[in-house]
Amino acid sequence: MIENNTTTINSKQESLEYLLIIKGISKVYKKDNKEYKVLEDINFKIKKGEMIGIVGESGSGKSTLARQIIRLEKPTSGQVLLNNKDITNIKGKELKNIYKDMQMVFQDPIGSFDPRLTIGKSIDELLKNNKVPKNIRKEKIIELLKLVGLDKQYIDKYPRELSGGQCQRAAIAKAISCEPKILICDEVTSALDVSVQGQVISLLKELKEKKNMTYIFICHDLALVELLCDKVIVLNKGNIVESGDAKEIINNPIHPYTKLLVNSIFPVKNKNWNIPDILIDEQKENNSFCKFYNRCNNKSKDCINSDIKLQTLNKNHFVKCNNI
Ligand SMILES: Nc1ncnc2c1ncn2[C@@H]1O[C@H](COP(=O)(O)OP(=O)(O)OP(=O)(O)O)[C@@H](O)[C@H]1O
Repeated sequence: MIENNTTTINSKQESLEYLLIIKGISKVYKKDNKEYKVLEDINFKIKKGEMIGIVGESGSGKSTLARQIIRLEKPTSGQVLLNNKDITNIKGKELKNIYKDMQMVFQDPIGSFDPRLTIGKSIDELLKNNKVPKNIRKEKIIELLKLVGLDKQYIDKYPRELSGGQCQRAAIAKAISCEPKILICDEVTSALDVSVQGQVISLLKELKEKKNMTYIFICHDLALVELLCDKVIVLNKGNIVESGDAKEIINNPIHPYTKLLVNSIFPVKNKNWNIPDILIDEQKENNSFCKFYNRCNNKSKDCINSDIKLQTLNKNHFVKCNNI
């Protein structure tokens, strides 16, 4: 569930309902004595079995957010709660343990594998680390490969011997081998050709249905997000500008930035498509509270001078804009 700008938990029962709670996450990178604020006060919660899409143009902070959630990096401020446990500052063995519950699949599937190991050996290592007994590991690897549509002969192949689509399937098999509760997919289909994209998407859908898997699905393709996701978060310059029910937001975007993203969906059949403004990540100075101010067609003085709160349109739709 995504809700208004807070992640207030009203009772113990309510906190147990959520698998993942992201509370006020911010991330600042420092370089050459300069600070780059990449994420600002990100809040959302996910229930078991939900699929949440994170959309936004290139550079909006999607992958950075994923890295904070899975603790590849430590947020500058805020908290990540997994199964009601604060994992923001954990280290070592305790951190390693969270990867039983949470795994990530990256855009470049080859990067998920050690090039010196076969696909089977790579998955075997992960199973071994997670204390799966030796006598059942091979059988489990065959079963996993079958689940992602790969024959058992792929056990002995090296990542470089696989096509992009086959390698992405193998990466998914590896990520789900220890039956994580949450799978973070970062642009998992963007490097694949359209027909293979379809196969990977069907696989993710099937896993959701069969295993009630919970997903964070980072994607540029809003049509795909509408098809797959229950909820969506729209990120602009590290800020959530709109969030809620995926179908409602994609069919009825309210924030000018979400409108721009939705209007950029290329229609295969509609020949009268108007080419939208180019989605450049403009570097102009922006002193207003709204990070979209420089590009907005609907701005007012308020956008510069007053803080902008996420407003509730209904229980499934939130927008951070003063002029709606
Ligand atoms: N380690 C880092 N140090 C400094 N800046 C970084 C670092 N990692 C990311 N950034 C900056 O953070 C911003 C967000 O990057 P991020 O990769 O999260 O965007 P994204 O929305 O995932 O983009 P894309 O869709 O192109 O993958 C970018 O401006 C990027 O240059």
